[in-house]
Amino acid sequence: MLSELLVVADFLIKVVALGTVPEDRRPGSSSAWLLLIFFIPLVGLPLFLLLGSPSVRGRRHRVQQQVNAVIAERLVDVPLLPEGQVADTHLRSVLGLNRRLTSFPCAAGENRGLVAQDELVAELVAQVRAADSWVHVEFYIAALDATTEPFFAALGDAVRRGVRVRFLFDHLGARGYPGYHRMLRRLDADGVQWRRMMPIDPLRRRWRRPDLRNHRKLVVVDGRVAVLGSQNLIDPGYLRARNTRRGRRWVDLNVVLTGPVVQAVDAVFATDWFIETGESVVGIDVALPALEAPGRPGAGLRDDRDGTPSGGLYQVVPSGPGFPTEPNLRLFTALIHDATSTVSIVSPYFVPDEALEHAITSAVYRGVAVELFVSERADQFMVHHAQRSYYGALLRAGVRIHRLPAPAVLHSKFLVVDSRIAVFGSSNMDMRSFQLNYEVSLLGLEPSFVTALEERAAGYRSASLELTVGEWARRSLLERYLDNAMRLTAAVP
Ligand SMILES: O=P(O)(O)OC[C@H](O)CO
Repeated sequence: MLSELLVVADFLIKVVALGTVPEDRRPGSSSAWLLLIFFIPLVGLPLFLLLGSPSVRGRRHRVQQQVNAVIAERLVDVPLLPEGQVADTHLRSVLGLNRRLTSFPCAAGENRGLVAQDELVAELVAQVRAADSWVHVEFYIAALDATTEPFFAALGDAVRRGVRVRFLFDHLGARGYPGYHRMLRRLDADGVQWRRMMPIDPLRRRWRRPDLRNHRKLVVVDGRVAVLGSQNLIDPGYLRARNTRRGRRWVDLNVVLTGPVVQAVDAVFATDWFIETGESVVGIDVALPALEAPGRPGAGLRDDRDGTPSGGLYQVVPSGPGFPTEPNLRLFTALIHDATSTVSIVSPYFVPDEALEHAITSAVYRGVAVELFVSERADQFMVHHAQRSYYGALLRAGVRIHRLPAPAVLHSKFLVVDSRIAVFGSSNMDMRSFQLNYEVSLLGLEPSFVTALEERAAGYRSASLELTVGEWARRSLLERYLDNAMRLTAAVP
């Protein structure tokens, strides 16, 4: 009797799964979930119930929608471009895309320089020492270690001279690293206001899909200067003995910005602070007026000044589970489709969806020179193999793949198109960054910013080894098997 019941239950689960799992889900993702549920239902079904939804629900969803609505309403009359700026039709359509999906306008700003992994802490210390009123810090991974100690010391000093310091870090992102509790005690002792982002605490009914994470990395001081990029607040070896043994160090890149765009970066922090604390939308009220002015009432998205923009122009593009339209993925895809001469992609984790892969290969077929920079060996086994499974198709199309030799781990994340538009920030080009991670991307049109990124790409190129079709064809059967198998896991979100 029991076995008959199990057979009926198994049949019903599969029939129901077949007609429900694919709803609003990519076919690849649906197939991966259905395979898991059909072949190992005892594992697949609970996993699907736990991890099946890439969106946030409940309070987080409501608050994000409210904040999005506040920003949209407050900025409705702000023109697509700041006063005195113009853009061609293609560029306007991309800026409009970002604006419609995130409500964030294009703002003036100045690139004050790129900062690599070994320079970040000193840069942050200098900015915090200059703070008058407040410092906002937000990192996916934050750790108190010998490298980051001076930054924590500067935060403590700032609090003691009356500066208000707010500090956000991702709960699961940070808690696995040595010294986690020591960091919390230090923040408390120094009077820093801190919160975990996306906390998981079943005993306090804080529970959701555990791999939805806040992956942003940014610091804003007094609304005057913002620093954002790819780097976590941790030693470039990530405090792992195995990394030290192998000499593994992460290669990162961050940008220092001033001007009105800083307010947009702060609005991202303010949203996250509000979502985590329920405290009034501190920075949004502070930030929005600076973005609102100077505006032309009624301009909004109906802005059609034609030409080539001059000077510093930036647009902050938040994305993540609170933005189900995947603004970062659409931005990457749109820019690559519009490319006419060159595309440089730097992404430590590169697992594109079908649309992005087609945009990249179509660009090559249109005659665009496309290059991809990755690590020879990514630090995460599954992503390492999943991303390799795309290399064959990319190489056959004519994409040039440059691999930074191990033990370096290339962790910078940016895209440069036609030497005139860049996207820079925390977002990888993988399904996690498109669907599961809160990210902040910065579209930059300032010539000095774009050129500086191209120079960094040139540095990576000269330090990398280019992968050839012949070399790729000679990889072992085991590697090929692992690459193909791990490609399936990438489809799961
Ligand atoms: O997720 P990311 O891009 O911040 O990188 C994390 C590190 O690679 C540690 O695994």
